[in-house]
Amino acid sequence: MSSTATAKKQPSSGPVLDWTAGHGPVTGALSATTGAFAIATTGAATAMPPAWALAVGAAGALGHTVVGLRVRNAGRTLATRAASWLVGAGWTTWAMTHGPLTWAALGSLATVGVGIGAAARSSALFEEAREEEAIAAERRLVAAELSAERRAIATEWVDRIQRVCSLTVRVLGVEMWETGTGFSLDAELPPGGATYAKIASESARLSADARLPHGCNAIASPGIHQGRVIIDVTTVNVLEEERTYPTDYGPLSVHTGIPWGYRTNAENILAYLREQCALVVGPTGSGKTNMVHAILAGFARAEDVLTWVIDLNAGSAGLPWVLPALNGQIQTGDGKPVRPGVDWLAGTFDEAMLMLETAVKVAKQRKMGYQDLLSKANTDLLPISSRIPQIMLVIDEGAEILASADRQMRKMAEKILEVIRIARAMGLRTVLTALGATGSVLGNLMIRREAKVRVALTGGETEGMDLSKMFPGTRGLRVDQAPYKGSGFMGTPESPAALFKAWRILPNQIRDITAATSERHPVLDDVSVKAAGPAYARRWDTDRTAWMREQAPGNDTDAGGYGPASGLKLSALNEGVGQASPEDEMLARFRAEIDAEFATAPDPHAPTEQAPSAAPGGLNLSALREEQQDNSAQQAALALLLAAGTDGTGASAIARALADEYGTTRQTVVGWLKTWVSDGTAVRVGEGTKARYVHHRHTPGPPPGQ
Ligand SMILES: Nc1ncnc2c1ncn2[C@@H]1O[C@H](COP(=O)(O)OP(=O)(O)OP(=O)(O)O)[C@@H](O)[C@H]1O
Repeated sequence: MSSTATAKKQPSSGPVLDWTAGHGPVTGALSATTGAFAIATTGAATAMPPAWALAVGAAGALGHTVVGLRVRNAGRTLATRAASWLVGAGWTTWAMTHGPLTWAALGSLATVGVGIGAAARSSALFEEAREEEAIAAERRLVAAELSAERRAIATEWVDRIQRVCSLTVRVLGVEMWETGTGFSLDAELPPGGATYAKIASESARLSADARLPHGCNAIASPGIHQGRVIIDVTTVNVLEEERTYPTDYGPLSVHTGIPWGYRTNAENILAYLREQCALVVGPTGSGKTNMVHAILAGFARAEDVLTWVIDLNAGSAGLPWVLPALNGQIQTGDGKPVRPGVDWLAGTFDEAMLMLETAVKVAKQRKMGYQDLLSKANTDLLPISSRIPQIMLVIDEGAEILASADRQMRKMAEKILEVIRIARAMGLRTVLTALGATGSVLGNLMIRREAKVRVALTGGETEGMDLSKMFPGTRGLRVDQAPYKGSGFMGTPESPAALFKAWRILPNQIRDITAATSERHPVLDDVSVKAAGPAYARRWDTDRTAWMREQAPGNDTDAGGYGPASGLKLSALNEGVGQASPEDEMLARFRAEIDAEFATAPDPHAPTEQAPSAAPGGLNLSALREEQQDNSAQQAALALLLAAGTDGTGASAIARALADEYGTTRQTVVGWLKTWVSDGTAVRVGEGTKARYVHHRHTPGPPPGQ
């Protein structure tokens, strides 16, 4: 109803003549002939003067020609279209005079239609060919200019190599880098046994002769066969500038490589770690910590990697990936709690040993548990995926652990080497960092064989930087080529050692990546979870993460920039227990008391020498290990107290609820309740058998003593 009304209201605008409307040869001809036929029949019926048809045809021809000129149609196309209009108009005029409904009129109209179609088709083909030719001509022009530039470069470098190396090479190709930061020459060496090495050894002189800017160089490497050489020439120094970690935090995979930084040609360099371990050497101040963060960022982005970090230097490498999540400072888009950016962080000797022992157990269990899968896939290499993730163990200053003479450290070193030795096929690999490329690290056969992804961050440091040991067989690498923080050399089995730089990554990016990747992290496969047991399942328990609180910002740490520590939100990780930070704080206080007691007592598990990791004032986890069971029961009791709301609950009810799982007695619960009343966590209501305990959150007003 309303649409009819609207249609009625619209003023009649008559036939719309769209001169730009597109037509193919068939639709064009059809449109022309049916249009002409319609005009002729209506014209004849209404006794329209035939000259009108001619006038319309002339206007049509003119209209199409004007539009055609505007869109730069070929003259031939313009002529075809104008002729179509005029022929159509001629026929219409004739048919209106002689009657359109005669065999002669209809036959000639059909002929006109076919004619217009054929002409349109031929003009369309011509138009297409003309366009293609124009594009090709443009390309030829660009190519000619480019090849003129390439020819000039080739001639210049043939002369230069002759001058500096006394070799007459023939340049077969010049490839300009897409990044615009240099080019590569592919050249044939002269007959007589010249090798690429002769040019490689003159890299510095060639760079000087070419007047390359500082930080740029000409590096020769083997060509397609021994008589050919590739010379990469950088003309823009990308190592000098600071580039931040790319903000595309899209998913990655261990199979397709993890970007660790960029080359002098500004291209990403990828680390392929499915089978390889890695060694990152960087003296203090070279940008090693930053590089570790860039590495952790890549692992966090991967859909098939779980990262376990050992950092005995108070966990500073891993903390920025854990604290913002545990402190509840970041959230996913839909407000869910964020999983830490690393899957396990060990900052103490005991926790690190636990992690390494777990890694060995997981590797062994995977070997047995996945026999079927391996035989079905006809491989001895466990198919890593998001369902069976690779475990990347990042051990900061791990190389120093390997080189240590300390008895405890030697124990740990053995475990690290065991993981490296047994776990390649089962998807556990390590990234070790080192302050220096010491002989004792690189002298280790296992490291030499398994850790072929290597990074030497120089940052201008020359001390302890033996590049020939880090990258044996590679010539022409000099520390002074990479004087910038975060820059150095990187070599992998896929990409020979050469200059590179790590991206600068700032704490806010770490937080962003942690949030962006939270739901992407895989979970440990069942086979591994079973092998890992409680050591893994309880890795975020309050007592095991208490040391992190000690290191939290606000307690004067270098983890820097993460806001005030507001208590770890471990409840997000211990799903089901449902505790919030006040409880955690209380538990920490409780454990601090135990620690104060135990720290003075001889610890049967304690190292003979204090491990460098043991943070002063940190919890004595060895002593606490035996309390683990009690602590879990106590957490559960607290959860029950909280759940009881304003009604509160009693010691007997709590003990009954815990008896099956923990075997907790009423007497123990009474002890806890007393402590909680005295520290303000709970309030006692009523007397005697009516006595109940209410969590302070459910009592009106502030808790006593506050
Ligand atoms: N990739 C990089 N690009 C630019 N600047 C960087 C880069 N990496 C590090 N830096 C600069 O170098 C400084 C030191 O970096 P970082 O803390 O990572 O070094 P480090 O080798 O771990 O030193 P330390 O052992 O003293 O902590 C940073 O504060 C930053 O200013």
